[in-house]
Amino acid sequence: CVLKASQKRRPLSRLLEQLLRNLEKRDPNQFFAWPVNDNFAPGYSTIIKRPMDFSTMKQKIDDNEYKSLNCFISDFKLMCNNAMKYNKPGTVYHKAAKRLLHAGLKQLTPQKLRPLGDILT
Ligand SMILES: CC(=O)c1cc(-c2ccccn2)c2ncccn12
Repeated sequence: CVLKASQKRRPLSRLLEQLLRNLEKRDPNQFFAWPVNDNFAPGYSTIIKRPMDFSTMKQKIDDNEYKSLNCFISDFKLMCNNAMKYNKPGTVYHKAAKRLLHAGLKQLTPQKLRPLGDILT
């Protein structure tokens, strides 16, 4: 039988796409949807050496660049920590990043992920 395109994807890719969709729901304002633009954020590219955003993470999934769940989680943390580094505490972006990081990591605990079985081993 011919598998649908989605079923052809590697199991890890399909899992990461699902996790990414759930993380994106925690960013309703889409502050983290696209790379931060220096025009909106003066000096961003000199302060933040390794930018990261959800669209880049999606592309990395599609390019099979994530070899493990931990690499995916590291990029998620990097994205949030960049925002907490560049934006001063109290700003809308700093607060959004802190909330996103905590909400996201709760979704990525072993207890939440265990049901997904040996895909992660
Ligand atoms: C995530 C982040 O640091 C961010 C996103 C944005 C952003 C996100 C969407 C549209 C416009 N700007 C932003 N603007 C100024 C300073 C920081 N930011």
